[in-house]
Amino acid sequence: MATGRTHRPATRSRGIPEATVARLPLYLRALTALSERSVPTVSSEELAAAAGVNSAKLRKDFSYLGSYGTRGVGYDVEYLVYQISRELGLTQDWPVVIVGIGNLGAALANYGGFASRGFRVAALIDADPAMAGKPVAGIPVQHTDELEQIIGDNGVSIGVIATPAGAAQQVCDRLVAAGVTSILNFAPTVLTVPDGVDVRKVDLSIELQILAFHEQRKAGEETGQAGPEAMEGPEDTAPASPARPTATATDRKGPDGDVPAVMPA
Ligand SMILES: NC(=O)c1ccc[n+]([C@@H]2O[C@H](COP(=O)([O-])OP(=O)(O)OC[C@H]3O[C@@H](n4cnc5c(N)ncnc54)[C@H](O)[C@@H]3O)[C@@H](O)[C@H]2O)c1
Repeated sequence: MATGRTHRPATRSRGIPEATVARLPLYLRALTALSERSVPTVSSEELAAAAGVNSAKLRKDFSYLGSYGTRGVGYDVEYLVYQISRELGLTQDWPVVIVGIGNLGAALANYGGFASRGFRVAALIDADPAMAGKPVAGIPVQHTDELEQIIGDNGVSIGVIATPAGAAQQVCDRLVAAGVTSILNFAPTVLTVPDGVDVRKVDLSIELQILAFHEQRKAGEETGQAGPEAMEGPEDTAPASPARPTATATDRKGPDGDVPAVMPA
């Protein structure tokens, strides 16, 4: 399971269930697309379809925001964008550091979607002295010796780890000691963090493995052959059969499911 760890209560954040929090970025993405097309209002059904969420669940989610829409008119797109952005803390600038500027770190640094969502890449950090000073995405890479200084100077609370797995815990420990309280971990390892530090883990290979599982099942259905779970005992089936593949990429799965994969599309 591609879960990271969070030491925060996993059910509610300021009265909003974590499963709702995890769906807010989906609504925001759909609403932003509507806003870009200057669509003024949207019905719960339309928005739910665009976000890939059940419309009753959407209405319930929005009720936590105090947003009920207007009967016959729907929801005001701009206002909902503002409300959700505010709820997610996106109305303020979040400086992030990326540690490990190899293939993945460089790709993340070059990804324009962070900045457009309020996440400014404040620094790129790597342990390789040969990389120090080299620009990636227009930002000079800094050596890990400077990590604590960089975190302090930039008031960074969010760190992205894209180092090899073997280095990730040590990088995590340094980030946390320097004041980082949220970590997005791409390294294929489980990180241990103290209370008050949130870790989200992204593992695309686990997503692929889950898709492979479903492909295998589909192939079995087409040929009329039993899937692996039917061939083996119920206790020793291979992957834990996930009803929703994307829900496994998060450590914040709430009781009512529909939690998105961590990576923004
Ligand atoms: N989550 C995913 O879906 C996904 C996808 C691809 C790769 N990965 C993982 O991301 C990580 C990076 O992959 P990559 O292909 O970019 O590897 P890479 O070898 O190209 O880059 C790793 C970088 O980390 C740096 N590094 C090593 N130790 C460090 C330390 N202690 N502090 C700071 N920097 C350090 C290296 O100098 C190098 O530049 C790996 O753990 C890989 O398994 C995850």
